[in-house]
Amino acid sequence: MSVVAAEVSKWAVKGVSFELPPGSVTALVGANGSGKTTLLNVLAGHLPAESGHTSIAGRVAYVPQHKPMYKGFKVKDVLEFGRRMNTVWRGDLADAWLKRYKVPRRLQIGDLSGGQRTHVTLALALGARPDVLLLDEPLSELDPLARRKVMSSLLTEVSDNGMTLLYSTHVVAEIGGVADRLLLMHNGKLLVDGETDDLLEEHVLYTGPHASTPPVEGNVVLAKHGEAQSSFLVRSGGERVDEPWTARYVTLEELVVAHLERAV
Ligand SMILES: Nc1ncnc2c1ncn2[C@@H]1O[C@H](COP(=O)(O)OP(=O)(O)OP(=O)(O)O)[C@@H](O)[C@H]1O
Repeated sequence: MSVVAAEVSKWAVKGVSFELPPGSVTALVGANGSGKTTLLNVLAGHLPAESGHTSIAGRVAYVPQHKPMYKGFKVKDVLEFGRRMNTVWRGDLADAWLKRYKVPRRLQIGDLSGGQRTHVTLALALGARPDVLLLDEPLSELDPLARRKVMSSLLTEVSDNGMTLLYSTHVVAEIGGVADRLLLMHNGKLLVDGETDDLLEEHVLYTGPHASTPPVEGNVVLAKHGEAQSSFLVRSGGERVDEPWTARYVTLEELVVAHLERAV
């Protein structure tokens, strides 16, 4: 069963097709210009697809990358706007989020820091009690420590309220322990779509003497050769290897970088 199903072609995005199960947390990753924002805009209904279809079960909230809000509005006006624009509105959830992050309700949006504006948009999105939450680089204006804390609070909200989360990010190192699914885009196409745990189990890095092929069967994601040594990142690997070959699992960051290196 899926809560989001999409097959999207729009501008640089060419036939990207995927499904998200309910309650999943998916990181959407890819280089600048790979099509993440376009895809999210189509899913959110902000852009019409050129071809394909999208289907989302339930209410959707979308926080775009540039967090558009009227600079002259006070924070409390934005919340009032949220109350009036949403048929389901949980002002208490929005208020609690702003209180937790000490965002003053009387200040105008134009007088807030980038991080505080992030919190206003997240409070607005959470107050709308969506079934599916789409976030485009939501934490890019927060410092690394704040990002960690905010992502942890977001995950609590998402799981407490049974939401499905799809968020784009450039910080691959911070996906581990957060996202249970990964969508990796390159040049408007999906390079990788899968559960992070499965992906981590399927990819094994073999290092050994200089060789033209790896010591195991499988799909070679990336091969690197030095003068005396070769290494192969193999998908569906995992078999034991004899010395002098060694095998190890890779991090999500290594996995993403390897797929991107192969694609360019
Ligand atoms: N109006 C448009 N018409 C045609 N192509 C467009 C239009 N707007 C954006 N694009 C192209 O779509 C491509 C994907 O851009 P998009 O913003 O979706 O990428 P992104 O992965 O979100 O990038 P970033 O990580 O930099 O935010 C880019 O090459 C961009 O030039």
